[in-house]
Amino acid sequence: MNDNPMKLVVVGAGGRMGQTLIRVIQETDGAMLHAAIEREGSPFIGKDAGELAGVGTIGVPVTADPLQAFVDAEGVLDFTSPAATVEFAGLAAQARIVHVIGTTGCSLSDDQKIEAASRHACIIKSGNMSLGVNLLGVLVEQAARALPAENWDIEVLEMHHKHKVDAPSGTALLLGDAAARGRGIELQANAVKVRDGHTGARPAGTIGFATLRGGSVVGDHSVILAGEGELVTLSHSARDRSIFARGAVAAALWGRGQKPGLYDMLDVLGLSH
Ligand SMILES: NC(=O)C1=CN([C@@H]2O[C@H](COP(=O)(O)OP(=O)(O)OC[C@H]3O[C@@H](n4cnc5c(N)ncnc54)[C@H](OP(=O)(O)O)[C@@H]3O)[C@@H](O)[C@H]2O)C=CC1
Ligand SMILES: O=C(O)C1=N[C@H](C(=O)O)C[C@H](O)C1
Repeated sequence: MNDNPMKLVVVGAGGRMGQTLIRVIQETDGAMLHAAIEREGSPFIGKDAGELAGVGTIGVPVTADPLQAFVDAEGVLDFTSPAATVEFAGLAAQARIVHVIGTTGCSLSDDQKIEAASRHACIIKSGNMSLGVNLLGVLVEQAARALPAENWDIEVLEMHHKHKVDAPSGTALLLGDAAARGRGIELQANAVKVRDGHTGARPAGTIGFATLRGGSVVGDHSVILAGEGELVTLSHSARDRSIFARGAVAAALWGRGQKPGLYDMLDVLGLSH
């Protein structure tokens, strides 16, 4: 048991989630901001991380040197891009520190590299770090198990702000995966992510995805189970990015005592399947 506050590095410190993470770390007993990282050439380099996040001066300047930052740190919170996350996974593994990954849109090859890094350090990766969405995933799995695939079609609908660059969202895929698990099938082989033109009738047993983008929506997700003459809809609406940041900080604190390996938020929250 370590009573000292956990020393955390925020990478992508100037981003929407980076700034939220800095604010949440400042509010969390048992966690402290050790370093804040942005890419080389970023206009945020040299700025105080607290000022950047709107919580006043905290004496931690933003730098572009993750290697140096990781040396004395205990964990890294990473909501950046797939390429950056793969690089940070290698560095965090070398430093043997906890790596919390919220980045979405990773390819199969990115995920294989992240899994390789998890042989040396504890990695917690999830398409959504909030308690509400992870509970929703458990409910979706139960509903998909209970409702027969011959008569019940599953569609995952999501909406996010206009700046989001990946689709379907990491959360939509997490929920699709939960539905597939409930049905005892592989999501990859049964997902329909695009429909356009004369598509033909809906193949039974598939899991469909629909993506909306616009405005400043933080993240809305619905899983619709459509039967003959009735619909069951399970939904989550994120109103504030701090729900993801609080989950990420909780994951880092949980990871402090764990063996190397690849974990998700269900492990952190004790909702594991
Ligand atoms: N799992 C979850 O619960 C959640 C996941 N996300 C995911 O987190 C990711 C980030 O989202 P968001 O904060 O909205 O995006 P932003 O674009 O606002 O932030 C990303 C930040 O990372 C920086 N960055 C990119 N590459 C590097 C690098 N090599 N070194 C240092 N910094 C880097 C970017 O800098 P620059 O602008 O210069 O490229 C930017 O400041 C997305 O994948 C999103 O889907 C978001 C919310 C919740
Ligand atoms: O990019 C975002 O903003 C979000 N990304 C995550 C996702 O892809 O699901 C989580 C959240 O919905 C916000």
